[in-house]
Amino acid sequence: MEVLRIATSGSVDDGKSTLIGRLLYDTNSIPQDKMEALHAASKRKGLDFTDLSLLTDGLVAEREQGITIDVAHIYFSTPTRKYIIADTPGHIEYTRNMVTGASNAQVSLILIDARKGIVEQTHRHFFIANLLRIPHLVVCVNKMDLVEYSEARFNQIVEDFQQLLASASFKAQQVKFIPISSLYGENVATRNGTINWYNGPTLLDYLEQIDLDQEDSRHPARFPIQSVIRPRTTEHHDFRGFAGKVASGHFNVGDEIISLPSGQKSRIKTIEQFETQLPSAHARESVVITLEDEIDSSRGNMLVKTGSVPEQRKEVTANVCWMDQQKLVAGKTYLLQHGVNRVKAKVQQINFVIDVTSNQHIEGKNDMGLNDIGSITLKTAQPIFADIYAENPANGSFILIDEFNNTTVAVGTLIT
Ligand SMILES: Nc1nc2c(ncn2[C@@H]2O[C@H](COP(=O)(O)OP(=O)(O)OP(=O)(O)O)[C@@H](O)[C@H]2O)c(=O)[nH]1
Repeated sequence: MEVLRIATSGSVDDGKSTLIGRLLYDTNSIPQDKMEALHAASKRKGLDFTDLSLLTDGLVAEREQGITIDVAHIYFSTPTRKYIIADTPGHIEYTRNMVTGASNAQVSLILIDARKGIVEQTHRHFFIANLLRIPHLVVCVNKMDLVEYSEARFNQIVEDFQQLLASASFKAQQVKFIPISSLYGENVATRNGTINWYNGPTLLDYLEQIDLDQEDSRHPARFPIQSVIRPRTTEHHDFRGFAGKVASGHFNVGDEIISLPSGQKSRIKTIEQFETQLPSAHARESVVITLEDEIDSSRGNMLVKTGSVPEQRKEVTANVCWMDQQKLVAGKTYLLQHGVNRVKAKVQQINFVIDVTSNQHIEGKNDMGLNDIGSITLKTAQPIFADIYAENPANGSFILIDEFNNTTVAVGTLIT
């Protein structure tokens, strides 16, 4: 079953936890024992209703103190698809968590309190969705019950948000605005008729119909080799397969491929998954590919289709989000991990740092601190087979690792 990844982040009290709790509740995703814990925790808080916001990070005790700290992943499913929600706090000091949570999301869910409208954290969340080019944006205007379900108020927020959209460098393929009340469950997974001027889908209906295949078909085919499977038994003595996960696009049996970096060509003979022969492999599927010719490929190499070969780059400009307490300093060398490949990379220069709330570029900086986002130029010791992030996010991102203590210090998206 296809998985839809959603990233959400919000301001304190805009109702994110209640919304997620509501989604889980209305899709019958809450086990009985959790439901009981929820009733009990709500009672302890002196509430006369079950507070669905207590559910989301599983650690009810932590929730009772009213804080959300890291990226919480919430899972639920419907008969149509599985969902993973990455939930992050929206404060500026959690920018790195927002970036991590949103890094592989297909949908960015932005929550706005109908009474407050667009606030600083809406800007920040939108900036990150835009930076990471998340293709689908869903803006939920929550707490509609507290503005008497006013259509005029909703329209005003939509208009304000359209201005933000107009200023953005990347145009999301789809932007949807939905008026909701998480507390009363209106337009989350069901509708109870209080917002009768809204004829669009509920949040869940909208998520259910997002077409993921359409996106994948736009991206070039990339298959990073994770391991080479050599014959283990005599009956499979001529079997030599390349195991990995399709990063983007799709491959068909019979496709002509090139192996990078060697440049050797061959054709796909078989595609297998759990000993089943498949006619094709699509993005995010883990498969074993065998080729018609014996070619010399190993872990870290990449199979691509002829006609859409990524450039081999040794100098890259990228946007990075700095995640370490120790500052990024120009001139320092890190390990750049792209897919399964690790190469040494030296920071040539910091081009500018971006103010994530106002979107202003600040030039002339010599270092970047924790949670800073900026543009840097790197030189790598060996070439990488990466795509420009805007053209192919799955093969256009990387992480930087401190080679001495092995911590991830940045995530990056390739610009040139
Ligand atoms: N009236 C009304 N209240 C809501 C609605 N959604 C959430 N609330 C209330 O708003 C308050 C904050 O909701 P939460 O879900 O905890 O907000 P949050 O954004 O997750 O906040 P953090 O947990 O601090 O991140 C709670 O008292 C909720 O009951 C809504 O649609 N209508």
